[in-house]
Amino acid sequence: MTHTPGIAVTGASGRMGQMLIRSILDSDQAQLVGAVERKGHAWIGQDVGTAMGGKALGVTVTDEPLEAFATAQAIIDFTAPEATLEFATLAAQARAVHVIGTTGMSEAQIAALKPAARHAVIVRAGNMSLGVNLLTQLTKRVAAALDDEFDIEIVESHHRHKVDAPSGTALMLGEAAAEGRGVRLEEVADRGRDGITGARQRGHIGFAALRAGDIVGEHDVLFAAPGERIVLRHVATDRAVFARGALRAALWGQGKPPGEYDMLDVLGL
Ligand SMILES: NC(=O)c1ccc[n+]([C@@H]2O[C@H](COP(=O)([O-])OP(=O)(O)OC[C@H]3O[C@@H](n4cnc5c(N)ncnc54)[C@H](O)[C@@H]3O)[C@@H](O)[C@H]2O)c1
Ligand SMILES: O=C(O)C1=N[C@H](C(=O)O)CCC1
Repeated sequence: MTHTPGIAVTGASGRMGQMLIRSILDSDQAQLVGAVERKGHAWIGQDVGTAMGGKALGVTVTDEPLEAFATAQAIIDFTAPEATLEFATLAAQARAVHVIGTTGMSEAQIAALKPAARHAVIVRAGNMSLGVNLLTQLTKRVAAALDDEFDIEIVESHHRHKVDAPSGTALMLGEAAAEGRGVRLEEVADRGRDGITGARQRGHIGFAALRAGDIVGEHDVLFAAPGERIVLRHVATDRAVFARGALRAALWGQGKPPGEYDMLDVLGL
């Protein structure tokens, strides 16, 4: 008999939460066993399928994460940093794979995931799409091939509701560029220019963030020198690419040793 992993989705009513639920329902490799929302949310106590405007799925939205995690082999979590820290502890207690798509986590919050990763698999990435993860590898390679005569700038655009900047993806691309160049991102990052900033510093990696309308997610990595420019670009037009990646990570993590992983591990890049 084959066992289909049960998956609980946190932030079930969110843009990504609903996309993840649809991806799980479309898959024959996983089943939805839990749906979590924050306390006081209008969906608590409702069937998640009917709350989404479709047919009942037999899964009630709860604000008690441990209840939803109890029968799950994986938790897919695209919520907010504080919530994700709480879910990491509970997912580890349930020995479930915790797939974290939440962005905007501070260094201290990322470090606070370590105890949970001693007991369970955590897969975390600021972008779960195949295209962006491939782009990080290309960025690293181009940065390694060019010297600092080429200025590196990362420009990202997202919808008007996004609360963190630079995006998780922009930071992944910045890390990849810094790694290719053999420098530490925190020492060379320019994360916002305003006013009399002075001329650009050689070797720095700049970030610029646009927020407008319903843009799903667009990222340019610009390498610019006098006389020529290279632009590496990823454009997401459908959140399904993130959901597919997250589901793949949840399945990949089954039976892996506890620890912290990213999408490069999952995709074998
Ligand atoms: N890694 C990726 O590939 C990727 C892709 C898209 C979005 N994201 C990130 O995912 C996160 C969510 O994005 P979104 O557009 O779906 O946002 P959203 O605001 O639409 O959804 C977030 C959901 O989380 C819920 N939530 C917040 N705190 C909670 C708690 N304590 N318990 C349960 N639920 C809680 C909210 O009620 C909301 O429904 C953001 O950090 C975003 O940057 C990552
Ligand atoms: O919509 C969002 O929010 C997204 N967040 C991720 C990021 O911060 O890079 C991935 C793209 C969409």
